[in-house]
Amino acid sequence: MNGRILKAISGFYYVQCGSGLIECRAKGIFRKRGLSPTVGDEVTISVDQNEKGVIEEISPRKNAFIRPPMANIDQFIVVVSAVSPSPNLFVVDKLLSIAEYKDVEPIIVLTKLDMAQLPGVADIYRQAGFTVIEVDYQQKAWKQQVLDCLAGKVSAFCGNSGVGKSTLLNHLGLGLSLKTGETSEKLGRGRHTTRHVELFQLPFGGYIADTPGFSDVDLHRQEGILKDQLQYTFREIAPLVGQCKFVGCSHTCEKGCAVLAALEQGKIAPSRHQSYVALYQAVKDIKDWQL
Ligand SMILES: Nc1nc2c(ncn2[C@@H]2O[C@H](COP(=O)(O)OP(=O)(O)OP(=O)(O)O)[C@@H](O)[C@H]2O)c(=O)[nH]1
Ligand SMILES: [Zn+2]
Repeated sequence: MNGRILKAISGFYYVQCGSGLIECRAKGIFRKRGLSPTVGDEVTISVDQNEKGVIEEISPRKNAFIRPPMANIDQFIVVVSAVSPSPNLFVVDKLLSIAEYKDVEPIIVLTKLDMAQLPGVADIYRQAGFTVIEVDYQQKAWKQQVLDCLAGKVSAFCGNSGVGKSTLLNHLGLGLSLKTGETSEKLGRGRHTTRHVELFQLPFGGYIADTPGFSDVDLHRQEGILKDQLQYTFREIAPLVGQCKFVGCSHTCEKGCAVLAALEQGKIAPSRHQSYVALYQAVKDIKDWQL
């Protein structure tokens, strides 16, 4: 039988097959290969007469993350609030860069627009080629847009504590709730301790990951993105690669740089380029052998 792992707890994997959830162990061979089943994995299982399931095979993954441990994520719902906390576009751009690298489609959702304006932010990201949804809880239009994005996909919510992730999910009326990011902070364990991730199936197809993760971890280091790869993880920079005067142009200060020219012409937003430069400085000293 084939199914998807929805949660993993102390060596047991809960695999959804059709409408049933089957408790499974993993075959020993996975450990030998250094591969462990992860929430989000599509797996083949066998079930014995005592209804005990065994994971026999893990299908090739589209992507995988270590913290939080998850595989096959289709989308990040990147929630950005107008105030409290005020938006940090560098954090957003880091998430978008990782998303691009891992073949995850980011959807940007702007919240708390009733409390303050976010001038220009929606335009910055639409111009760069992203879907931006502006939430207004007094109106209805946003809701169908979000539901359409979620349908049939595996989505994970991202964004710092307090941006409004739980509120957004509550307003969707799906009967789902997110774990909050505050608990571990209150306990003083830091926000990035390993925690248990769970996928919830949506009534119209697709899944939502219940994880407060994917916020502000140093994912570039974790994922080992190198300086030459970084340019491809910025959607509006990638098509210009190869058009600069010098081979190996870093797009930070060189003469004849096609990216800097696009920046000057207003085709690339200054904040996006600043994020690229800051990330470039952060990853430029990482070498293959350090990973
Ligand atoms: N006025 C207004 N308040 C909002 C909006 N969205 C969220 N809030 C409020 O902002 C606060 C934080 O929202 P949450 O939904 O708990 O934020 P969260 O991102 O889930 O936070 P963590 O669980 O800590 O990760 C709550 O008091 C919400 O009522 C909005 O669009 N407008
Ligand atoms: Zn360049």
